[in-house]
Amino acid sequence: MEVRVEDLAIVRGGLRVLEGVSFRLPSARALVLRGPNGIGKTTLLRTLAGLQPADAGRVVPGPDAMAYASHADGIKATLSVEENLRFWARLHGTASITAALRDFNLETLAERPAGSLSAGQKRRLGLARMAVTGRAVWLFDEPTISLDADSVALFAAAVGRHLEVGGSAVIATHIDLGLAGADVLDLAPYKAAPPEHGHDFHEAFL
Ligand SMILES: Nc1ncnc2c1ncn2[C@@H]1O[C@H](COP(=O)(O)OP(=O)(O)OP(=O)(O)O)[C@@H](O)[C@H]1O
Repeated sequence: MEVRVEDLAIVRGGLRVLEGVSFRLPSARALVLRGPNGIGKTTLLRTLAGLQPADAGRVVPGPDAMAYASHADGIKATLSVEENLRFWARLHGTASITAALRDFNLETLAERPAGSLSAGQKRRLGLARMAVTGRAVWLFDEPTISLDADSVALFAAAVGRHLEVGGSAVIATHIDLGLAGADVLDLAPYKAAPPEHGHDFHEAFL
């Protein structure tokens, strides 16, 4: 399934942050989002995921094809690792959590309450969630934060397998994940022009 983003403009905190963003992401490909802090990587991912409307332009397919792993891991602390994955699997109508447990090295932690996991283990669980969604397009916001080198490799391998079966991924990251053939989109050129009356706020407080 190809993702098409056409002339997208996005808003955060009432201000346009990016405009004129267009790209095509064919199936079996990954796209790495780059750009300085605050350029709008998170905001773009949230818009692709359907968590906030676009200010202009369009995204095809819609959010039902997307699974989003945000900064927050979305973990239920009182449930075990396995129960968390089963919960998400049921929510998305998928049957098995076996591959997700294995791929993210969670098998020995399956019975542990998720709230007792280390930061990196929690992150692995948050990422494993993507593998039980059955969604074609995976969206990741800084997925490697808290991960050690082995876990980064696990993550890259899991994304690689998803691409092999025709999935795709959009990943905001500052590090090189070693994903073969990933495209890179630098968002800096799409920074929205400042509003014409951008000084009003400041003046109001003088
Ligand atoms: N809740 C909010 N209210 C107002 N402005 C916000 C809010 N969240 C983010 N912003 C602003 O929107 C802009 C885009 O933020 P965003 O988080 O999308 O950037 P980013 O590229 O993901 O940054 P980073 O690399 O630091 O994670 C920034 O200028 C940020 O300060």
